[in-house]
Amino acid sequence: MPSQNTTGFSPARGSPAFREMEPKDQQMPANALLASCPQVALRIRPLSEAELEEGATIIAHKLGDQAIVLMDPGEDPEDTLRAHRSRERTFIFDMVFDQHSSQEDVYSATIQHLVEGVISGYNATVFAYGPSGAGKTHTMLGMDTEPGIYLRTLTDLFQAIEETRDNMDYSVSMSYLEIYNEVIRDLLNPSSGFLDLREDSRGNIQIAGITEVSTLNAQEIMQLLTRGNRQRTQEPTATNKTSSRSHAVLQVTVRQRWRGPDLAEEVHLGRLFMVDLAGSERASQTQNRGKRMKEGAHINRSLLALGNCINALSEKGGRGQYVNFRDSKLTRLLKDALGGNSHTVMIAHISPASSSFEESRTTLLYAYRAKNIKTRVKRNLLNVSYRIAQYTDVISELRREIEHLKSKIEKQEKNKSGPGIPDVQVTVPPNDAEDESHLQMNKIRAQLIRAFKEQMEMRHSLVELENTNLELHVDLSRHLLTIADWEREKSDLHMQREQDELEKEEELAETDGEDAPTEPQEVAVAREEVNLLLAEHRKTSALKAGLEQRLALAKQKASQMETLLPTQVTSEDQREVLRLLCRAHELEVENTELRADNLCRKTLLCQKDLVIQHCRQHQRLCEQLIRGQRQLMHDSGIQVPEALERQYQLYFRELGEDTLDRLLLLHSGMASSLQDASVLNISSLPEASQAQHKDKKNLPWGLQSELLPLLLERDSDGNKSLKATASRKPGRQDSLLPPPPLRTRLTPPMLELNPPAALSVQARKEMALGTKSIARIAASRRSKAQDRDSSSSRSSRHLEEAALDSKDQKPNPSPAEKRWLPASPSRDRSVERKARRKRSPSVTCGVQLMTEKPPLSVEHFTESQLSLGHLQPSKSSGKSFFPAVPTASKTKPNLSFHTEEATLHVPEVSFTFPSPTWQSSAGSSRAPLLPRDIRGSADSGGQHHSPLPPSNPRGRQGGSAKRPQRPR
Ligand SMILES: Nc1ncnc2c1ncn2[C@@H]1O[C@H](COP(=O)(O)OP(=O)(O)OP(=O)(O)O)[C@@H](O)[C@H]1O
Repeated sequence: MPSQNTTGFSPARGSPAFREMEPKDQQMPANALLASCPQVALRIRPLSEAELEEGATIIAHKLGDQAIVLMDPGEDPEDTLRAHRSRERTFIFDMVFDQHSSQEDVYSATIQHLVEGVISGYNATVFAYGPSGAGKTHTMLGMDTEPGIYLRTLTDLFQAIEETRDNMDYSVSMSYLEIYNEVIRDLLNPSSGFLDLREDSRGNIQIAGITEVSTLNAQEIMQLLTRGNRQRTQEPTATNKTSSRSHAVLQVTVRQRWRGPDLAEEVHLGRLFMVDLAGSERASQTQNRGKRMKEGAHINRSLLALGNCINALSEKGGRGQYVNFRDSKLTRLLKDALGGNSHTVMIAHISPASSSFEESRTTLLYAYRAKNIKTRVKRNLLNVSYRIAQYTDVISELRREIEHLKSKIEKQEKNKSGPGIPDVQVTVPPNDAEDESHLQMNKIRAQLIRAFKEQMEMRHSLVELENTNLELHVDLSRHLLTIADWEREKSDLHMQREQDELEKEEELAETDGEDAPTEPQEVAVAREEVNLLLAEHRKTSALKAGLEQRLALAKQKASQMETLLPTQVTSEDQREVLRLLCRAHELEVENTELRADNLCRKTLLCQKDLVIQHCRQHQRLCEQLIRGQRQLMHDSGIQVPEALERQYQLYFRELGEDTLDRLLLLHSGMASSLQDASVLNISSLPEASQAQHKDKKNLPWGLQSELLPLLLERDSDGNKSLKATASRKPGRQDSLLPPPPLRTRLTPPMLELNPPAALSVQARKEMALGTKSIARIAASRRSKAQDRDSSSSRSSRHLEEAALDSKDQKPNPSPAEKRWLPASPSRDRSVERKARRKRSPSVTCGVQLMTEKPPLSVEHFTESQLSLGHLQPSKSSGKSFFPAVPTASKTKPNLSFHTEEATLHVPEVSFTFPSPTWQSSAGSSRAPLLPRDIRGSADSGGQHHSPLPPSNPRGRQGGSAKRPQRPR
């Protein structure tokens, strides 16, 4: 045990002072990694007056220091039938506090021990979680008479600093912000507007432009906090008179500089996050409307994202599982606290009232889950023995110079003392000229270093801005997809109504007056966010343009210096030094480029999935249009030209053969393997991203930026609408009836297109069995052939196999997968649209293709109050649908970040997609054709596979059959 020092303060574990006292064999490396689990505490507040008035009883009881029993208020002890279905449950946490626990009890048991860690360079995070009105703000901020965790922590922090001041230099700064409706506001300087959250090239999250106050006085900080808290968005709701409608984050940064007796110096940077989360809420309980409801949706959405991260991280310790921190600002900000380098304490809060049973249960499950997270905590050591390192460099440089001079002198001596020539005393030339050149050299070197440093800073900032822009694009794409989805749904509804009118003409008057479908809340939110994101994008682009100009100037200056240098430097040694300096700079630039590439690749992969989704959306629209037009032609008795009919056949044959689906499957498989590859630093990037990035004016979803105003134009209902996707009001005949048999000049049976029938479960199973054995045979043949083939052709075949395997091994579509099949009915669309918003773009493909459960929506979350069962990701989600998709062989790694132009060039990649070798369609009476082998088994089931959408957009059973025949 370390002995107590004279100040009485036991130095923080791991601090230099502590290590000095520690026996040598027990000393830890300065920045050793420590595995850590978050501590999860639970606090039960007293019953409130309102709860007492409504006659609520206490159902949450503390058992000992760590257990809590939550009783089911709906349980009837005399109902023996329901006895085994009781929802009563006991939970164990690290600490449990009830109504008798004081603020001091909570603080000393949960946070106090973190203070010394923060001082010595560790990160720590405390967050208060729980439903609205459960007591989070009370715990964090407290009252004047009973201060909460904020003040207690800061007081202890400053006291500890005061006690070790003799050996250390400290600087403490703090910032206080809120995340309200997914925008960040500086609570210490609210007039600064919305702030940007950025990730620097080292992956650190930063908030651009946040006010950082430096102080060493807890009272001063408390005053600032109280002032900041007045700026925090608080509104009365049905559950809490002073409900916080935002997440508040107090960040305290402690920089500790340790001055040793020699020249050694260590700088530690500890960060403490204290987060008062907004309360989760059920829309039904809060009875919120309008603005409050929108706030609630935002709060729930970010808490859902937090819950998803907790789930992903707690699955097998988060190893190997993709954790999507990007779904909300809150999770991005807490990235380190949750899954990285931080000691974390979560204090869950519940009300003991019987009326809050559901909320309490969900909160307990949520908190319980968080216990499984594993973090790896590391001390942030900024600078170890910086001065010593500096001097060591100088000394070794001098040594080298001495050696060099010695050998020179020896050489000269040898030359001069040749045979027959008497020894000559070597005289050292006068030093004046050397000194002057040395001074000159130092000056040049300093100038060059300054210029390089300046350039590097600008390059780093450019990378950050570029990354921010890409992230904005991804967000924008997601919101635009949500809007486009809704527009499509709206257009389907219009179409459906018109059909209904046809069917029941006598009821026309009734349906005529029907209102336009009301726009869902998330679409309105998406529209708002699109505007915000566009404004942000403009700001960032302007900043970037300015920075690029400055970088160009700096480069110009540096190149002028480069031309001047050879004339000023005379000695070979000096040249060598300068050459090394330039080389070091080059390497640094390369390093930045690689980091930028990596960041860019990750973001583009996310974006690419959205582009694919957009393509799918557009494809469906095209299908609907083609069907409608064919119906119209048929109804009007228009003869279809042969060439057009052939094209039509080809179009549906391609759909039948799933060519597009297969490409998209392959594409998403490539994306996920690329994502893995990025960890291994394999250079490759799909071509879609290249296409997007080539033209910077292009919006990420593949539309020209000029289209945006069009997209957001207001329609006749006064709503902003996506004209590009669904502006055309469908005509009467432009319905989604099955394509009628057309009168053409070709033989009628060949062209008759029947409505596509869905495969039965049995047929799908048979297909899967059949294709599995085909896949096995093919696999054994392939492995033989691969042995013979050269390595290059081997890799190209792999790619084709991946596509075939993925197709062949495709199981019966799960509910999530079904949405990817072109036949997805429109009734699924709203769920799809909502779900997409909650998923990370990059996970979307994986989740949709690989999981069995459809993802959650905000509404779902609101209703079920974060029920654990819903939040838990499917076990299969981590498994790749493409077991062996090769990437490197077929891709042209051409990742280049041309810093000369200070622009990010997206890599060029070329894929060779496998050409499907299905049987020709000739002679078939069905439009969508199956592969020969598959067709056999499908036919045996009496069903026909078709990827075409069902004839009825609402997916009504037998809708098309019921429809009256139109006059022809
Ligand atoms: N442990 C406690 N002891 C006494 N009063 C408490 C306690 N916890 C909460 N309260 C009281 O309950 C009310 C609601 O608490 P608080 O505002 O802290 O809830 P919250 O979880 O922050 O709610 P929201 O998420 O809506 O902001 C307050 O009046 C607070 O003083």
